Amino acid sequence: MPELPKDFSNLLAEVVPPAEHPAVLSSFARVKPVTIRANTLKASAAMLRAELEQAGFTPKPIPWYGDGFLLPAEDKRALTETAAFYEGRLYIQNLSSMLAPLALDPQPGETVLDLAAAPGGKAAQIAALMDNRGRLSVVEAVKPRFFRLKANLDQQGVTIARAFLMDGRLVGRKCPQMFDRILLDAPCSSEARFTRLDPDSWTHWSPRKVKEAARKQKGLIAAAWSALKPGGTLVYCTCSFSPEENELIVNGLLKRNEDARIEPWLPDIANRQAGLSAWQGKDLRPELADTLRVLPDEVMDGFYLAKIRKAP
Ligand SMILES: C[S@@+](CC[C@H](N)C(=O)[O-])C[C@H]1O[C@@H](n2cnc3c(N)ncnc32)[C@H](O)[C@@H]1O
Repeated sequence: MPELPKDFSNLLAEVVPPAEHPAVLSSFARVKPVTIRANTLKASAAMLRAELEQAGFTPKPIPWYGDGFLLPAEDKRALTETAAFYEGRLYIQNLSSMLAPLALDPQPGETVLDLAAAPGGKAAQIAALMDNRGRLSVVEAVKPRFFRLKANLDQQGVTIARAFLMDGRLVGRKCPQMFDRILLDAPCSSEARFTRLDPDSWTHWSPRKVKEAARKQKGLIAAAWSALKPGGTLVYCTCSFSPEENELIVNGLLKRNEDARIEPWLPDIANRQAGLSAWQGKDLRPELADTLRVLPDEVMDGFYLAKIRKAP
């Protein structure tokens, strides 16, 4: 099996605690089970479970999230051929990705923004958590992905979304202090998607790409902060391991904005790690330890998440 890129292995050795390192490394060589989310805009979790069992599947509930289920990897294709899939009652989504809308905790009636939204798994989950009540703006900068986002939201029965094809970095100026909650699931170097089963998964990666991603993330998080109402909540997340794309981006936001406060958010999962509060000999803000790193395991992908509140 091909080895992970050397620079990436070195990065993992620096950010993952030694005790977890072997398990994290082995996660990159695994076929992971398929995980799905019941789309409660169309069916309750109990209804979806019964429908899938009737069709011969054995969905296993996820202990920390009532709408999530796990099935064997070999069921993936058959799942995509079910009526539940075609009619939008289930959405195939990694468990790590389901965490971000849960951390955002959007409420029915609120005004919410998803600033980098395609293909729309998290936006659809946000709409479901809002019970299709309130306002959800979704922004995507890449045209084909924008159309896929719109099609996915339609298929999932989302009726509260307005979609904008634009660069999210312009949103702060266009909509100052407009949103109660903002999700920034930032475009990133996607290191969590690496798998040794498919070396193509890292062909576009390099330390230079990490720097480029970080530059864009800095612009996006500044725009998100301007667009957030006082008292509002921002969730920043990536599927990367590099601190340059994670803690350093949030550290910069905290330094530039005295009204930004980290809000600890601890999901009930075993594979979580505190965010880093120092990197390569440089101290970062200590409260970054209250942000969340999800270590990849036999089911979940690696993930980083920070929940940040704007002072009222
Ligand atoms: C990590 S993906 C989002 C995944 C999505 N939240 C989901 O759960 O389905 C990041 C998205 O940001 C988009 N993007 C890249 N640059 C952008 C920009 N300047 N403004 C808005 N979106 C951007 C990418 O095309 C990509 O679709």
